[in-house]
Amino acid sequence: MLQALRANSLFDGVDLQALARQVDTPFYAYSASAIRQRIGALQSAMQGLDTRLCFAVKANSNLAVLQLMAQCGTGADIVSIGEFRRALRAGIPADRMVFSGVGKTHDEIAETLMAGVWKFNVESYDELQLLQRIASEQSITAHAAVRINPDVDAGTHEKISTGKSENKFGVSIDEARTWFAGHADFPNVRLDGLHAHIGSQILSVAPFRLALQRVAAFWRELVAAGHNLASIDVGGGLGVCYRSGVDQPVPTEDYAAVIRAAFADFDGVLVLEPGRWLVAEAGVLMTRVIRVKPGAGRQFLVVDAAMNDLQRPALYDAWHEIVPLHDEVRPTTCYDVVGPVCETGDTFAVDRAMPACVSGDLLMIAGVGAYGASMASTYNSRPLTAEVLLDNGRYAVVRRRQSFEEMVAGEQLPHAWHTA
Ligand SMILES: Cc1ncc(COP(=O)(O)O)c(C=O)c1O
Ligand SMILES: N[C@@H](CCCC[NH3+])C(=O)O
Repeated sequence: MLQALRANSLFDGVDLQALARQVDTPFYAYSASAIRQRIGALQSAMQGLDTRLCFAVKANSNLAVLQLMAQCGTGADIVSIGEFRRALRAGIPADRMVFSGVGKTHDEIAETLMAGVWKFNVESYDELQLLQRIASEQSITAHAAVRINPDVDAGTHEKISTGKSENKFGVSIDEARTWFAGHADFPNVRLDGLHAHIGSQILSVAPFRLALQRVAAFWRELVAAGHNLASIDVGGGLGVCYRSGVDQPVPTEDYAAVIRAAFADFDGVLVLEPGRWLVAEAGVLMTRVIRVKPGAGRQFLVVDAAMNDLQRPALYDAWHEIVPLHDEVRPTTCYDVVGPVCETGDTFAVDRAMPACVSGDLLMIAGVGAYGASMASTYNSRPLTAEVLLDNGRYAVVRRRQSFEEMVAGEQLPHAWHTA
């Protein structure tokens, strides 16, 4: 897709240069066709297995993207009441949602349980007890999967690794075993699933294999002990290619083969929670050069997007391709591409070779459909950016840029003082 973009600026049939004359930069643009294509590819890799895709809403929580997921029959993996309400509003039924996360609160569990969320991926004994109490108060049965921490190194950035024993996520197989043995203490919770998610942007099949082998061995042990599992959730984590020639994603067929090898004879539902893989490469961030600023032994390309719009480079030193969309040929120059935010970490790229740029030029930052807009903030009082959905030659603004009044809504001067 990047090749086509370089050649003619077309992304899902929409001319990005023309679009940037209609919509002020910075803005995100997502290709609906690319997202549909990814969903289809994953579904076909999993063919023959009873699979349910639950899109990890945290990757991209724009309502229009979630509606697209709903239209493609995808459920949702949620981690907060906000994500639950978004997914529901976008048309994803509660009974197609799994609720993960170590910090589910009483109110979050009560609302989602009442609404009929399909499965709670329970991450601690305290949470299991709370779920039992709330389900009993509501006189219903909650369905729960134990999130296993398989103690596997996913080989990814340490800040997005979740499956090592020292990480906060899930519980050990030893602890899970005691939960199943004591299931009678939880009459309102049907403990009928296992869940594991070992991290994100995983580029090798080996950690998936190891983690799923551990989960599968535990599942067989549970079956032998007389427990019946309705679902096994293998999490998300499939990595994507951010840097061509460097990142080599796991082919979906290889990923599916690992799942198949572990669970071919499982007679329940296999849940997948892909986030990044479905949307990352379907999104670009459009930004314009504000000015070129000479520095000590370097040239800064100051653009109108910043770390508040796209945090990944600042948080994880993430590499994103940056493509100037000029029509003419220009000499290659090296730039530090930076935003206007007052932090040195507000840097999208260091010493990056690209065609020479001048003020006003349009740049595209690629691979930002996942964990881009969903992680944005208003730091430096910069409004949340616009988001645009593209679909086969047409576009729709699916989030307008936040106005100043919207940014400060909710803040108030202290007209009345109270004592607590
Ligand atoms: C529980 C859970 N499921 C799924 C995902 C989605 O991960 P990814 O975007 O890497 O597919 C995450 C985020 O890492 C997660 O925490
Ligand atoms: N925010 C991370 C991914 C975190 C995954 C959530 N468990 C990223 O941008 O790569």
